[in-house]
Order: sequence, then structure tokens, then C-alpha cells
Amino acid sequence: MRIDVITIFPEYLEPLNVSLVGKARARGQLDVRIHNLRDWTHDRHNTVDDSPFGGGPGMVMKPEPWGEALDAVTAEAGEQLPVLVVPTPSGLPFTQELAVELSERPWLVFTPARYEGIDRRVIEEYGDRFDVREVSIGDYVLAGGEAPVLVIVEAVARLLPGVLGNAESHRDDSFAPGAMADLLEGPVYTKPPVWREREVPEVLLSGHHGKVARFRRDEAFRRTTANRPDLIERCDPAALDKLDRKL
Ligand SMILES: Nc1cc(-c2ccc3ccn(Cc4ccccc4)c3c2)n[nH]1
Repeated sequence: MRIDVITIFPEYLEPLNVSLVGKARARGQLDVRIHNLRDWTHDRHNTVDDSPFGGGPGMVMKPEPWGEALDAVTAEAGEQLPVLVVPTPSGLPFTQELAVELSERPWLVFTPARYEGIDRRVIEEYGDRFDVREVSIGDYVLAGGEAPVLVIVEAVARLLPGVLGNAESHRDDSFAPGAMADLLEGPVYTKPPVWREREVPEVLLSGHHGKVARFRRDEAFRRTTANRPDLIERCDPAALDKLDRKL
């Protein structure tokens, strides 16, 4: 998979050099290219923003630098067209389902903006040619799109074949379709068996796989009911029932 990110804060994307994504890049599983939007400005101040038509607070990112940057970055798009991922507070919710869909595409181009966003005509211009996805990572307001890019890239990269080590798996992730009937993960424990007089639940030391699975399912159900009752509503009763029968 190829990933391009166009940003006025390239240093914000440094975390893509470390950990899971950094290792995947080093192994050649991911080709990540970070571009500075200001490389496509031509004035003395490398201007990327201007005041909004119609008035109002803040500034809007000018279309010209984005147009030149996107033309340059997508120049070699032959049959393989990229998905343009535009982080925005007003986008489609980013979900595990969308992460899975994006992980199956060969090329993602991210356009994290700042200020009040990018001149709408840029989205329209490239929406005619590419698959443009405006994506929100949650119902809270950030100051720009770089943090969402880090979130989306990590969620997508960990789904790529061979990126997660054997010891880890995304099969039973929370939100992974069908995993644990879409319940949240339950609590996890490791050695020591007693820590500050706090013991690990006995069942987890029992070696009885059926009882361990039942404990984990019950804890997942309890935690989901407490924190995300909406997910219980969404749960397919048959999947829950299947889980019961499996245990
Ligand atoms: N889930 C999510 C995404 C964002 C986000 C993404 C990109 C940008 C670019 C500029 N801003 C600032 C902004 C604040 C409010 C209204 C418009 C723009 C951004 C915010 N916030 N929250």
C-alpha cells in the first residue's frame, strides 16, 4: 500500500516513522510519503490561506496550492486511482468497517487541512476523478486534520496482511465485524498473579478454556452494556446466541 500525506506540518506525521507503521515501512509493506503543501506555493511568504468569501471568523486554505500538490502527487495515477481521504469534523464517521475497506485499497492520499478547512472547489475538482472520502474521527473538534491522519493510518495499517505480529490479531478486535458478536473487549491480565494484593480472577488461572471463554464473554457483555449500550442494541441476537453455544 502507498500512502501520501500533504500537510503544512510534516513534522506532525513523525509518529509514522515509529512502532507498527514505522516497522511496516521498514519492511516495505507500506510506502509512506509526506509532502509539504508549501512546496507548491510561489510567493515570498509561501501563503496557503486567505480570508473567507462571505466573511466570518478564521481563514480558508487556498485552492491553488492544493490543486498543484494533488496534481503532482497523483500524476502517475494510471489504472490505480487513489482514495482521497479528507479529514473533517463534518465527514462520514470513521469506523472499523471503513478501516477495513481502506486497507483493501492500494493507494490512499490524505489531505489534512488547518484553519477552517480547504476551499470546497478542491473537493469538487478531485471528486470528479477520484474516490473522495470526507471522514470524521469523532464528535469533537480538532484544530486540524493531522491527528486524524495518524489515527486512520494506524487503524488501516494494522489490518494489512503481515503487519500485526503473530502474537497479535485483529480478528476479535472490538468493532471487528462478527467478533464476539460486536462486543467490546473485556479486561486483560498478565503476571504477576497478585499485584498490590489484587488477584487475577481465579477462572483465568484455571486452564478451563470453556470457563475462561465464558468469563471473557460475560465481562465483554458487562463492559459493553455499561459503556456502549448502543452496541448491544446493534448486536445480532443470533451472533450472541452463537457465542453462547460456542462457549
Ligand atoms: N473528527 C474531527 C476532525 C476534525 C478536523 C479535521 C480537519 C480539520 C481542518 C481544520 N480543522 C479545524 C476546524 C474546526 C471546526 C470547523 C472546521 C475546521 C479541522 C478539524 N475535527 N474533529
